[in-house]
Amino acid sequence: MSDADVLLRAEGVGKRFGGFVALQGVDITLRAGERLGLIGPNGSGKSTFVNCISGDFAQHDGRVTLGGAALNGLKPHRRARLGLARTFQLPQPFNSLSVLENVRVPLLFSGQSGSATARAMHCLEQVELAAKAEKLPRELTQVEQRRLELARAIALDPQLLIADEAMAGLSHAEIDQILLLLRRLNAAGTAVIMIEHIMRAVTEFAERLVVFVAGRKIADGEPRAVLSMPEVEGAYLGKQ
Ligand SMILES: Nc1ncnc2c1ncn2[C@@H]1O[C@H](COP(=O)(O)OP(=O)(O)OP(=O)(O)O)[C@@H](O)[C@H]1O
Repeated sequence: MSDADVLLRAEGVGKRFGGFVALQGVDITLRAGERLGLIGPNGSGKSTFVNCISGDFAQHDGRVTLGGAALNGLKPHRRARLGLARTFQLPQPFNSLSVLENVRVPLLFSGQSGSATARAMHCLEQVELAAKAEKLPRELTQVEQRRLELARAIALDPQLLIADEAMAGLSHAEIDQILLLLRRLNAAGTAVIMIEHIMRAVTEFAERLVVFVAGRKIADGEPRAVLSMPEVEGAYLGKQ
């Protein structure tokens, strides 16, 4: 991959909690518009990696760039302005604000106050929540709350969206709704890293798979090839 095609470059990313090594020596390069699936057993370091990339963990080993700009040391909102967005495993809306206000907040913080309402409505339309704009988050169903989390993440029109278990706990049909939204975002040019335990969703969506086991990247490549690697079958799928 030439430098001009690279959107995200993570080199030697690692994180310790006290003496415990949660993540070590992870190199991942993503090109603009790519769809990457990140899988691995519980506790293998997927969310830790996301938190290092998003700036939610301020201190970590290694180097991260987005579109050539160094991210190390930048707070999450600065990374968001550079084009990086993430969703959380548990949606984190402002509970006392309406659905619309929830999407306006990131826009106001980024200085886009003039057009914030129109842009927020556009995001709600993208996730098919415009009709619920005046509701409170608690009045939404679980899948609608996931869609609101996505709308908040895409408010700043990111180049990269990291979706951390955006489909956990959803029904088959609801998973399809989220997959459709992610595909539409991707078709409009947003690269997506999907962290997911639901293998059907990952294999349908991702054009490339990365596998973490015990804080290390053990595979990176075309999904079918990766899933048939003995070390992936053994470590991740529990086959010996
Ligand atoms: N803030 C923290 N303090 C201490 N240990 C942590 C912290 N965050 C994560 N860990 C540990 O780091 C390891 C990796 O956790 P992480 O949440 O990144 O895994 P994961 O692959 O995202 O798991 P899951 O699929 O269950 O979400 C785990 O052993 C976890 O207990």
